[in-house]
Amino acid sequence: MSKAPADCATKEDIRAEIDRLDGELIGLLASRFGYVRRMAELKASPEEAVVPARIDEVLSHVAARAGTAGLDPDLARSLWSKLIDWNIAFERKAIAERTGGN
Ligand SMILES: C=C(O[C@@H]1C=C(C(=O)O)C=C[C@H]1O)C(=O)O
Repeated sequence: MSKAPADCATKEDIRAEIDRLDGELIGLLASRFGYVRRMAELKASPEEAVVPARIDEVLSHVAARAGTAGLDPDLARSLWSKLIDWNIAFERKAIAERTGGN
């Protein structure tokens, strides 16, 4: 059973909870990536991988939600920027391989 931070009495307790949450985060990120993979199948050319307005929207959403949740909005922006950069590179390559473009 999971323990709230205040109920953790030892470093081992805390690390067990961090490991548990990391596992959940990986599962969520893998689910998110499933939609990115599908997006790459629907886009017609590698140039479509970058959608600046959508990137701004996602970053604004996660920063706002982070602030509400008590997490530093800059941390959320930084993490999601890295994630989106990786997804764009993935999409570009996947679309290029499928269409023969570059
Ligand atoms: C998933 C998309 O492709 C890219 C990846 C994004 C993401 O990981 O959220 C956002 C914008 C796009 O540059 C999309 O166009 O929505």
